[in-house]
Amino acid sequence: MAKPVKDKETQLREQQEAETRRRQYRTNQEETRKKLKHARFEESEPVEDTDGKAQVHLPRKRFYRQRAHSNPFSDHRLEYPRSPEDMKWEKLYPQYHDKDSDSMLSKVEIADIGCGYGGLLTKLAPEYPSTLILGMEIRVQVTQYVEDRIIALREKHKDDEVNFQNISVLRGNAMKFLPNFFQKGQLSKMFFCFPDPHFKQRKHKARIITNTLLSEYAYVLREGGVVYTITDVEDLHIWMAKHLEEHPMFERLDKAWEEQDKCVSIMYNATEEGQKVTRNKGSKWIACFRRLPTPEDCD
Ligand SMILES: C[S@@+](CC[C@H](N)C(=O)[O-])C[C@H]1O[C@@H](n2cnc3c(N)ncnc32)[C@H](O)[C@@H]1O
Repeated sequence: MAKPVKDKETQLREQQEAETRRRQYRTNQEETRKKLKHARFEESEPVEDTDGKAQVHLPRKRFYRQRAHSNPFSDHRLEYPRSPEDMKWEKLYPQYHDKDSDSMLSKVEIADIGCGYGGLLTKLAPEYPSTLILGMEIRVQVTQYVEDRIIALREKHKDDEVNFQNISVLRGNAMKFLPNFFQKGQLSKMFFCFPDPHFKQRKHKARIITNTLLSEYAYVLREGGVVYTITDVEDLHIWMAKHLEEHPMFERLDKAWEEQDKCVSIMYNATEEGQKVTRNKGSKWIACFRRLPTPEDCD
């Protein structure tokens, strides 16, 4: 039977109701986030329901809708530290903070640039249980979704061996402030999974792999560190591989290396964008590059 056609007024009312529900959901989540953030520092009891049961739900993606693209050249009023030493990492990884010495027990070593909804972070967490892993994401609501997802996972698995304390996310523009967050040679792996393709020629400068940015990535990566790239857009794959191949600080890793590396298979399957490509039976192109030693006269 054909669906009855809704008049404009009904459509408008339904849209407004949906928006009100989304806003209400986000307000509730914001409240929970505030309480749980506090709980993380105090290590106190989880937020409780009226019946006394812990109330931690995995967030629902449909309530965090945002435009697909964000202009990396806009002023997003982002907060960023003056230098990596000024960064309050204990807020992101409270369990890795030593209160007596007021210092972090570990530093971030793996970065997922443009982490989207955080699928890769959650899959890397158990594979590298004692390594700090950070997702950087430019879109506000997407970052909040990942934050809520991690808070919920930490609560849910707080007594488990894998407790998700080693993953976190921050809102940031990786094209602008990376050296404010990471020291020289701090990272061992950087992931660029399904980055925005910026198809038009005049938009290519907004791509996350450019010659200038690669020099910054080489700065924060240690010698022997790896840049992982994956995309479903062949033209972007060719662009990324070409720029990395032409850069003096990177050398391409061959297919045999890709086949034995566990992160390659994780990134192939774990990210939300990658899963969408699989569902649509699309192709995925991978290119991985090792960070070469810095020539002595450049040190
Ligand atoms: C197509 S999505 C892929 C997300 C995720 N990596 C995945 O595979 O599911 C690209 C993501 O990169 C983010 N992004 C784009 N430019 C960025 C930048 N300069 N800094 C941080 N994140 C950025 C976008 O907001 C978006 O969430």
